Amino acid sequence: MRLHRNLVDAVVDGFMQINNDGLYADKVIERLLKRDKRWGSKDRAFIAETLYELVRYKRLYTEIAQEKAPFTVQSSRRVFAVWAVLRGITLPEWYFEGTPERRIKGRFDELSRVRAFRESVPDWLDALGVAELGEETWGEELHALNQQAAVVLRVNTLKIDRETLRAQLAKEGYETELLEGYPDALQLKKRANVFLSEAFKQGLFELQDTSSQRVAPLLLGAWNPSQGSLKVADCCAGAGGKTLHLAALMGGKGKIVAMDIYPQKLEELSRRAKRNGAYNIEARLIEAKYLKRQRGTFDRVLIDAPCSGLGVLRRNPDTKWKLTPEFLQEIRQTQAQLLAQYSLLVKEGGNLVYATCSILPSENEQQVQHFLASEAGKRFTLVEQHKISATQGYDGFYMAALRVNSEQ
Ligand SMILES: C[S@@+](CC[C@H](N)C(=O)[O-])C[C@H]1O[C@@H](n2cnc3c(N)ncnc32)[C@H](O)[C@@H]1O
Repeated sequence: MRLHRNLVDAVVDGFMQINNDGLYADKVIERLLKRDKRWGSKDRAFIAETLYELVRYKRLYTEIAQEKAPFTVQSSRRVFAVWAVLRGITLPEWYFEGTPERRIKGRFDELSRVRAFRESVPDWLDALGVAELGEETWGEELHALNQQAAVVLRVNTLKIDRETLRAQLAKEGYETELLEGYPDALQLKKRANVFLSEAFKQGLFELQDTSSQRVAPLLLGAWNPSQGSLKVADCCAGAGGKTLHLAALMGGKGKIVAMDIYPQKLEELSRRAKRNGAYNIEARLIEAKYLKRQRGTFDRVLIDAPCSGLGVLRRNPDTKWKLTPEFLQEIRQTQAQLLAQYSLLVKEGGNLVYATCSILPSENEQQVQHFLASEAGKRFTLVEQHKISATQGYDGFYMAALRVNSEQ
């Protein structure tokens, strides 16, 4: 592979923005890719993938390079040089002066014996992972979470069926494959920016990982349209990934109240709903008065809770460096509060799903156990729960379905 100076400059620049200014990698990359219109898809892929690798393995690479934040152009180049040497890429002398290749490889062999360096995580997080999951599982999960994520689409069945979409995407140059057990999913055979496709602009699909695609079917359970329409609350709807899936599975019928505490997210949700042709969604900011009025009136309630995001490190590797023990503690408290508060919305005979994109038992099954033992949880029974490990190839996820006991 030959390195092009303007591409390496973009990576170095992005590395400094992410690490010195605390910006999110995806946002930095999105902006960087707009810098030069002449860049083709390979150039863009080089910038994006290299930057993600540098974020994923930040601890390992910076330790080998013996560099620390705040990074200068020179020190960022030295970190980049570590990445390149470990990939066997020849570095041009005029740009990287005197890179110590042998020392880099030697340090890599040494540091790779220690998991926190090899998989690049802060010590506190490594210790927490071991305490929660055990040495072996934590090591395997971390390794899996450092791989590149697959690009999975969810067919918007309100507008098109999977085979027709597959054919349309193929015509546009995007080859996809089916995934067993996921009736609405298509996986790209080769990474590509599918947001540029006509099919996306027409609202024929959304990007949604397979693990996340399991949540809406779990919430709807055995329900089918002949049983009448449903009233559903999506309490942590965000920009609506799961709301849109619910709308499609409900055939655009019934009603979904999509709530969040951030108006910007709900605005994005409404834009996406329009593109998807999903007209049974009411987006509303969380409001105590509304929650009180609607107590016990929903057939289904989804709590897709805010969490550590440790299950989606493939997509957001920055999380490793932004997460703190204090934030984790706070988010666990929030999760418990949301369960206590939003579970009140479920009516007699109704169902609740609690989900997170975390792999930590303290955010998942322990929260559910704690809830079931609480006053608000007394009327519920656990129906089923799924702990999806990242070693299965997709996002690490947790979801539990609870039902209101009918005898009460
Ligand atoms: C995991 S994300 C939701 C992702 C979304 N359901 C999807 O599928 O795209 C969690 C959401 O919870 C929201 N949130 C945080 N605190 C909340 C609260 N107290 N009540 C409701 N939503 C909250 C966040 O703004 C965030 O959008």
